[in-house]
Amino acid sequence: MNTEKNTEKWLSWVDELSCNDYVIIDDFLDTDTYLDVKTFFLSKLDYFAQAGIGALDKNMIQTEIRGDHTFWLNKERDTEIAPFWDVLDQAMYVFNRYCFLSLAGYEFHFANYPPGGYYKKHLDQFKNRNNRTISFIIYLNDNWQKGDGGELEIYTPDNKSFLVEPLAGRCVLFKSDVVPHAVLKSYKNRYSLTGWLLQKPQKLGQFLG
Ligand SMILES: O=C(O)CCC(=O)C(=O)O
Ligand SMILES: [Fe+2]
Repeated sequence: MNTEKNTEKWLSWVDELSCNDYVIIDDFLDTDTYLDVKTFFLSKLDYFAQAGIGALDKNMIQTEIRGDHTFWLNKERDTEIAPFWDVLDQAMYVFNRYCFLSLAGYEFHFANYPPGGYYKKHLDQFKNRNNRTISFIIYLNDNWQKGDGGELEIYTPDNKSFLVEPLAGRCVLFKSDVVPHAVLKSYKNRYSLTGWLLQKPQKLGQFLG
């Protein structure tokens, strides 16, 4: 990995994220890393579980709010996607070094929205648990086409919104506390790798939803 070149790229993405509260990056992963992630995703599809909402005791399954199935990842266990964890470690380094954030870790899951699945407008920070700082999504839909649905709708501060197509290799980063967003109804299986860069305390996500 050419670290210096990657740091430069990260700095420009971070710049855009600070100005707009979000940044969209196409072809975020190199081809080999994307394939590792996608292959691992497909190998785990049988183990996905219905996702919940909220934190701690409020972690209830409410399919009228979100209809995705998730599989929580673990850096130590899931070495099949080691190059992806390396990318994340570099992101953490840049955020902490240049943005004066004190990120302590991250939590990631695979998600599948089956046909009919969606996620209503929400913020990623929970009321009683506010350590999610940067939301981080990578889409894994190799043949996504208009009409397949499942676009990410991002709301701007003036309460307008725009749609982001969940195209393979596209990455979306946004500030977890200020960017309301929704997933429109998907008409096909919609695959993603979704996570959050965290301030302390970390690694509670798999218990919390
Ligand atoms: O997959 C997406 O585009 C967004 C998912 C999301 O909002 C979430 O999991 O909190
Ligand atoms: Fe979200």
